[in-house]
Amino acid sequence: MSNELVVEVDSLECRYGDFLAVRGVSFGAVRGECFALLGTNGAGKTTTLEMVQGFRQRSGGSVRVFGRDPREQPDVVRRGTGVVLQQGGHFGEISVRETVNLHAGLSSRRDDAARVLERVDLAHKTGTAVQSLSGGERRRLDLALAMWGSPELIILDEPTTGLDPESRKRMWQVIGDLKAAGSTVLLTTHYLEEAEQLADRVGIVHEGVLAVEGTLEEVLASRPARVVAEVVSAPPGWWPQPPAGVSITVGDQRGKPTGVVEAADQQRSMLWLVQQADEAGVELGMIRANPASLDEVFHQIAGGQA
Ligand SMILES: Nc1ncnc2c1ncn2[C@@H]1O[C@H](COP(=O)(O)OP(=O)(O)OP(=O)(O)O)[C@@H](O)[C@H]1O
Repeated sequence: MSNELVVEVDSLECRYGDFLAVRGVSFGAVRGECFALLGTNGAGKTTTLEMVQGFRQRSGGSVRVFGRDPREQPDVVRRGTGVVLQQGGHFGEISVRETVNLHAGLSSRRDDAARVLERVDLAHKTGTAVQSLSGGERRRLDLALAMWGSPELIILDEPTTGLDPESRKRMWQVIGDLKAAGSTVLLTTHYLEEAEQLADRVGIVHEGVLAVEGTLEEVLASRPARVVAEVVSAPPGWWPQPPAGVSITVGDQRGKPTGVVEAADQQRSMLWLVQQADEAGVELGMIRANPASLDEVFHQIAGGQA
């Protein structure tokens, strides 16, 4: 992966009438990297992707794709970009092969129809009318068109929605191969495991604001890690008073008094708890350390607790 920024988004805003749907979103994606935008319905992901493609007028901020403004040089940006929209539009009556040929005729990139259809596992459907494809097969056709000619940038708006788990995994493989071959991938998804599989960097958008952005490790480290400790023997009601930045919740798990200690720093939480127990002569049983999961980070942000 090089450090060359293929997509640069800075303080991006989009207003629909009085409603500010995207509020100062900034992120970047370098060559060969996958950046995943996550967020609840209506968070502003599609609007952001539309502004990146130059389809939608922005109300503020800047976008650069291949160093160009997609509103000022749409041809340059479109030549190097393949797109899977949330709802792909196809002519239903024509066949898969004709659809690919039509797309090939409109694209400045060159590729081989058989190779591309084989890659998305549609080689056996070339003569089938698009309207007779299943939802998942249509999604794969969308990907075939987006990957045509191995574009520098591939924008995928919920590419695997409606796919069965097996097809989704195959789609991930194709996207992973495109990345490995040097394409930059910009993705939105509601499947957190998809982001975990594919994304080098993730951003979680909530109500138009990019609440957190970074590598998966950075995003997970942005939330408190959790240390769960069971008490084997202790004076009744023993639990120490936590210092600033550390919280403790006392409960009961499998009939044993249990404390859940949360702090940004997992090591600090554990060290503090063990020291407190040691000084008080308390015997601790099982101690587990759980870093925050993407699921927890997402729900904290989506639930407005972040
Ligand atoms: N053309 C439009 N006119 C007015 N409001 C719009 C328009 N398009 C989107 N919005 C609003 O802007 C907000 C962001 O929409 P957007 O489609 O970008 O969200 P999203 O994060 O992609 O959601 P989803 O996950 O449901 O696809 C929503 O509140 C939506 O209702």
